[in-house]
Amino acid sequence: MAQKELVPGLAGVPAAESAISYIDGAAGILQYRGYRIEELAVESTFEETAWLLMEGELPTAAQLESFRKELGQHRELPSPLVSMLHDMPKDAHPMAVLQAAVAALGACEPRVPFGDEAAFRGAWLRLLSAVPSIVATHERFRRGQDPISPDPTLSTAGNFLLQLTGDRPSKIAERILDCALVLHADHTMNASTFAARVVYGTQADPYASICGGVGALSGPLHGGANERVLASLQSIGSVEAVDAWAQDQFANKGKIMGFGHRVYSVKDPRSHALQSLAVKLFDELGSTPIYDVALKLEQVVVDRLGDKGIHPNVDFFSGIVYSKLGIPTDQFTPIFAIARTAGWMAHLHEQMQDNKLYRPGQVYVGVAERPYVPIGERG
Ligand SMILES: CC(=O)SCCNC(=O)CCNC(=O)[C@H](O)C(C)(C)COP(=O)(O)OP(=O)(O)OC[C@H]1O[C@@H](n2cnc3c(N)ncnc32)[C@H](O)[C@@H]1OP(=O)(O)O
Ligand SMILES: O=C([O-])CC(=O)C(=O)O
Repeated sequence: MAQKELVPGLAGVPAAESAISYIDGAAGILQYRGYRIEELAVESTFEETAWLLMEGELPTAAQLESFRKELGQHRELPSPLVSMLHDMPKDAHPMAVLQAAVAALGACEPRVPFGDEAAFRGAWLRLLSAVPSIVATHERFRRGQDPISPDPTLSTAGNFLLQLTGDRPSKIAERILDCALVLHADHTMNASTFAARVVYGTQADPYASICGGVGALSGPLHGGANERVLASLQSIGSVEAVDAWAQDQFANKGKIMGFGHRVYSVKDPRSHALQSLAVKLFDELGSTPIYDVALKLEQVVVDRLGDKGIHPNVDFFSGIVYSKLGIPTDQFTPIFAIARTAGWMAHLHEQMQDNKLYRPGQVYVGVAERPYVPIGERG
């Protein structure tokens, strides 16, 4: 096959037709199935959004009710997986644990033959319900605490907070986390979604494919940026220190976590929404000094790099919201994965409908053909 022009990082190259979400990066618009993200964040719930992403339409009241019930019934983890979570090293990163745990979940579940709609639906329910239980159960074990049984009557967000802390969450905490899950649920052909689709395109099962998504999401250039944003804000420490810290980054061409995006050239609409959630939490619980550091950093970075299209992305304010909810920093990316499981699974389903193995080309830059040199004749 003739070599074509290389597009580094496949930037802007369409990899599939998709009807799930839509971005206008210059206008700062994100839609799921035609609905604006700002409207979904206010009006919808994570369960309703997960249904919308998979089914293409908002559920009726009866559909939503039975979907919520089904999700509630799939939260208990199989005992080999619970043992594995218990035995993980206490200092393991939760994303590494999550990736291993999703593979282990797949090993405990019935096989999901490619193209089997009923089996795929079972995996969809299982993953949406079990991923939050995995994250919470691992957190309990690493703190030396017993896991908390799930409550099938609670929402995904409410039950996650219950399983994490042992306490029924306040209405505001549950609602804020629910909104954050809606905001993170899908985002067109991002790196982790593409990774999951590539794995699924080989007709691997959904659990293996979601493992691929979790691995890709963990990196600092993608979902892993959210915990690094908080680390940066904490290391800056005060509003007065922002300018010098940022100038140092600019001088050394450092990547400032939580800024920049492959598709948006303006502030990410989810960043606006997460910032509003943070402010709502501060109204209830009091503000956080690092929020002022974040505001100042946004101003300094946008003053300097805004003309290049560098603005806050989804990862910039999410950590401030999660830390106000009492969630440990290294659990921020796993929470992203809880939400993105909805989008990944919708994309796998779309991939199933019209599967074509992903197998891109390359531009070969190695040596030309040459004869083998026996070991005794090598210099
Ligand atoms: C959920 C998500 O995945 S959202 C993204 C989360 N990731 C981050 O927040 C990490 C920081 N951001 C980045 O690394 C990048 O902006 C990315 C990876 C998200 C997008 O990158 P790309 O579209 O590939 O742009 P690329 O990295 O080539 O940068 C283009 C230019 O902008 C600069 N730039 C991009 N992002 C940043 C940043 N966060 N801080 C400083 N400069 C930046 C680059 O240095 C480069 O400058 P140059 O042209 O002078 O060399
Ligand atoms: O779309 C991207 O490249 C990254 C992103 O913001 C996401 O996956 O939410």
